[in-house]
Amino acid sequence: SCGKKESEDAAGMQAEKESVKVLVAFFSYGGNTRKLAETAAQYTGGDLFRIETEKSYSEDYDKCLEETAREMEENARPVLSSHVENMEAYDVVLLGYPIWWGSMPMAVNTFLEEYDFEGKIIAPFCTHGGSGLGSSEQDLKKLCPDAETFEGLAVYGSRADQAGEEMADWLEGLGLYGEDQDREEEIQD
Ligand SMILES: Cc1cc2nc3c(=O)[nH]c(=O)nc-3n(C[C@H](O)[C@H](O)[C@H](O)COP(=O)(O)O)c2cc1C
Repeated sequence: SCGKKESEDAAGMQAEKESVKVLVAFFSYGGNTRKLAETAAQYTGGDLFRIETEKSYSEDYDKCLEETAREMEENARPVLSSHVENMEAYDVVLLGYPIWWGSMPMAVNTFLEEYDFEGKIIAPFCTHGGSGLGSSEQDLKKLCPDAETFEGLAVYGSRADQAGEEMADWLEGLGLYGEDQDREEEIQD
């Protein structure tokens, strides 16, 4: 499936306005999703925003698993220490996160509940260790029923810094990969 209808909507939005304002909002624990988010920002010229929590998760992987398993059980909403000042200015939010326990980290839920996404397009992308997007797309739609969502992009965490072509294809589907960009030159795999 290619998400044609959605891409037409995004392209239509682009035609209507002078330029589509893009926010690349991401959460990353180990850095994989951060790399992919930086690629997305580079290709779209969008603003990069890191979703950060007041608490820090343990650097010890097993402890981090324990902490986050508890958050999932409790359906927690970790308090965020970073905030988008001007969310109303953006048309499209490219939302990046690692898959944790089959979906997005609870901090991303906190982020999604903080803003009004009505009339905006949210396009999710994730890095993962085998689950793909898991249930995160459905969970996103439940949390943001007023937003228009676009088919997500899933990249193996270990390939996060070699995923330029996948990212470019996905952005092209959204109508956000600039025609002036020369893919042969830009994409280094
Ligand atoms: C707490 C935790 C839970 C995870 N749960 C899953 C999972 O359910 N499915 C999966 O494919 N990968 C899972 N992973 C692996 C991460 O999704 C993967 O390593 C990702 O690329 C990490 O991104 P980051 O470096 O931006 O944090 C988990 C990792 C952590 C730390």
